[in-house]
Amino acid sequence: MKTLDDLLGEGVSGRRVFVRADLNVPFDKANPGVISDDGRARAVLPTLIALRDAGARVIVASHLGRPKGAPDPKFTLRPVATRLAELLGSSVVFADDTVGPEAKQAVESLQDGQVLLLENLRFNEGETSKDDAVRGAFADELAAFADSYVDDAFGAVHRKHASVYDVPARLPHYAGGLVLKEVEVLRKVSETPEQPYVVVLGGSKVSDKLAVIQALLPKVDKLLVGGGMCFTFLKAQGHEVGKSLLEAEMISVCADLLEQAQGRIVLPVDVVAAAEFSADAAHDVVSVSEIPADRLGLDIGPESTSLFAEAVAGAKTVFWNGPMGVFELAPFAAGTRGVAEAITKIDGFSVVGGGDSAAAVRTLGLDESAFGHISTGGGASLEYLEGKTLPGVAALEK
Ligand SMILES: Nc1ncnc2c1ncn2[C@@H]1O[C@H](COP(=O)(O)OP(=O)(O)O)[C@@H](O)[C@H]1O
Ligand SMILES: O=C(OP(=O)(O)O)[C@H](O)COP(=O)(O)O
Repeated sequence: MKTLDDLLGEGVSGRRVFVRADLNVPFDKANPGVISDDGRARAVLPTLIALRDAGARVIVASHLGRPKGAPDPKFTLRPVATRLAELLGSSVVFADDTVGPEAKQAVESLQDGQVLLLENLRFNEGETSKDDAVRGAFADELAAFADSYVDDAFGAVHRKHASVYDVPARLPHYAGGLVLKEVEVLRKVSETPEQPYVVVLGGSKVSDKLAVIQALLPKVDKLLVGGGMCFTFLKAQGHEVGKSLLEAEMISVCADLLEQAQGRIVLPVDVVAAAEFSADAAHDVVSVSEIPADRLGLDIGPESTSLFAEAVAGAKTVFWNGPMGVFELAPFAAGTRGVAEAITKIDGFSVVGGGDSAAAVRTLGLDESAFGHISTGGGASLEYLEGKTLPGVAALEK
């Protein structure tokens, strides 16, 4: 696999370099447009700075959230361009479209050592399409912008998307430093995880992660499930979950997984049940067998937090992805804080993965250095640990 250093060695002054970054940063739930954690933007800075300082014309592209293949102002990358400029200490040109006239004009006008950020890749249906031809046509347009391609979007390497999989097939391609570092750490963890090996899962991307559980189960001693993930499992156990996050079509999959796991999947025994998704909502701790029909579970409860903390205490390897609750709202942050603190205390190696999980570590004021590795990718690192070939990595290896 060729790397950014190889590209820099070849000389990039005056050359147009397309950098796929993962700038899918979290925004403040109470203040739209305000970035709550810029960790992912910081993580790609070394690559952008190296290219800028070597005189490249740097074209940065990313997705943000999950818009539906058409422009949606809720998911514009414009605030990220502003933040990126502050972090770089130099201007960032922002194009209001991705491959349209604005972007073309901006690429044309780009000067040596200048950085351009394109609008959200997912405003185009070609980015995420399952149809190779549709993705390919979009990739042709993106590839036409540049002479070479650098992937430093570790958080998206598990996506077979145009900018991750198809553009590198059309241009000389190189792995950025972030991708290299992440893959190196995860390779060690996946090849020789010291036992006991405990995986903690939460967050809201339920169906993505149910598939991963199946693959990880044979490799782990315990799999703790909290966050929005847990309610489909609780329902499969026969509990009513009120208005909590639920993937009804996955209930039977969860029932099968619980049976296969033979006690190795650990679920919450209590949750914080709220009247609505809001920091001011009435909320109580209830047993999982007593979740009221008009409430939704927004955090694991204190008994579950102790149970999870005990389960990680003896582990030699812990991988954690997905907050235990809606940590962004103060009344629902205790479960995430408690479990995260327990992970920092293990006598072993811990990895935290995921945009929101890494953000939780920082926004809850936890000691980042107490974790073995904080990964910018949740789904990406889970799929790597599962042993899957990641499309973005495969594309770089070709
Ligand atoms: N019980 C819950 N109900 C709804 N959303 C939840 C719940 N628990 C956690 N979340 C949300 O999950 C989001 C993170 O999910 P996810 O994207 O899967 O994690 P990561 O980005 O770390 O991979 C957070 O914004 C958090 O508020
Ligand atoms: O946030 C991300 O993944 P993560 O929540 O698993 O860390 C990446 O930016 C990928 O986003 P996606 O899961 O919408 O493809």
